[in-house]
Amino acid sequence: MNKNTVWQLGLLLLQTLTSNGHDAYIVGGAPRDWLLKEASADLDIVTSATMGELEGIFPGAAIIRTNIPLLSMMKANVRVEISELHGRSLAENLAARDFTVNAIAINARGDWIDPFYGKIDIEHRVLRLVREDSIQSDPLRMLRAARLMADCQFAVDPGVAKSSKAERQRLNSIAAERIGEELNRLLRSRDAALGMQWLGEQGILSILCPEATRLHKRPVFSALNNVDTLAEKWVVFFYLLGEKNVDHRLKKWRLPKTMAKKAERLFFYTEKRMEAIWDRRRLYEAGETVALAAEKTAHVLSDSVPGGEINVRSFLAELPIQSRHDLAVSPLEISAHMNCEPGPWLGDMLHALELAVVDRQVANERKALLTWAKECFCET
Ligand SMILES: Nc1ccn([C@@H]2O[C@H](COP(=O)(O)OP(=O)(O)OP(=O)(O)O)[C@@H](O)[C@H]2O)c(=O)n1
Repeated sequence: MNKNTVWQLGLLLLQTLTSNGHDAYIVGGAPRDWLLKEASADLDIVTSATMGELEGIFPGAAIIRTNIPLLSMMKANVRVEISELHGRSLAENLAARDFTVNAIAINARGDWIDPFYGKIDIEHRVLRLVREDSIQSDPLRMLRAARLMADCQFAVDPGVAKSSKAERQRLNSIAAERIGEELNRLLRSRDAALGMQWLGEQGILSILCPEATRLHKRPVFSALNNVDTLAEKWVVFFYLLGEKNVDHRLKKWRLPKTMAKKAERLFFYTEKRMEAIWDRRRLYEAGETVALAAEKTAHVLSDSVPGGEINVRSFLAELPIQSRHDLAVSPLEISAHMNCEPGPWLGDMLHALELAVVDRQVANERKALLTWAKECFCET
């Protein structure tokens, strides 16, 4: 989103609120991003208005009642979230935030309110805590620090590192879902390797993934920046940390199901690829997309695995079939030939047929397949 659009929209919303008699300020990431000359995807506003009053001013917007109620709406493709000051002053609100660069506000006249000198810290690209106990009051902020480093090239002030290191055990006490979401954001960021390396150096990763304590040396995360998709990044992350129980971790951190499934599958094939080159059956079961991704992640993770995209493609092209649809018989033909109603057995039979064709035990020809299926059916 164009940064001027976000800005104009923000000021317009502040004017709407002030013309209704309420104090209102843009806070959070948008002022920081403006100073960094970056576009913001969302806009956070705090106001003296109550949720009831906001509903009257912005009819149709949704009120989200989490621990802090929020009015949420999309305006010009920008996610706008408005929360109440709850009788607190703006200064109190800003003092409760994480880093000085995130504790800057703008009022309806466009004046900057910057009690913690966040603008100077933005100029110097340094992350500094608003208060000494900022991390203690919300340990997730140590992961946010890593993400801001990775996304905006901030260096961290020694206070952030000291406090993160000292408070790292507290990560065990926060909702696993929040950790998953923040790690996901970090992996998506511009320089995920930098942020992850910092977390490793503070001893934070071994709290998140206890398997990492068994590693002989600290992992080097540069491989994270050499893969593309989020699932690939998760695979590299888990592999470097020696985490085997990927499925359990992804579930625990409540990562989006589709992405988690992709990462789990890719992890399986990457591990297999690290152990040995593809065989026909494994390649077929992985399918083109996963096989190519696993080839890439395995190569990125180990110099001893040559990047063999071309080999994978030609090996795939040599397979007698690429999917179940390529079998020269249909499921109905098989069940008619067996004289048996379709049922779960048919799925198993099709799978057995696919593998037999891939392993070249039987030719992909209608008659041969039906004969093979019948023999197999009679045996079981
Ligand atoms: N654990 C947290 C989470 C958020 N915040 C405050 O809430 C703001 C909004 O948080 P979020 O929506 O997560 O946005 P940012 O992390 O700032 O980043 P972006 O705007 O790029 O999403 C932050 O800027 C910060 O002031 C905080 O102090 N502590």
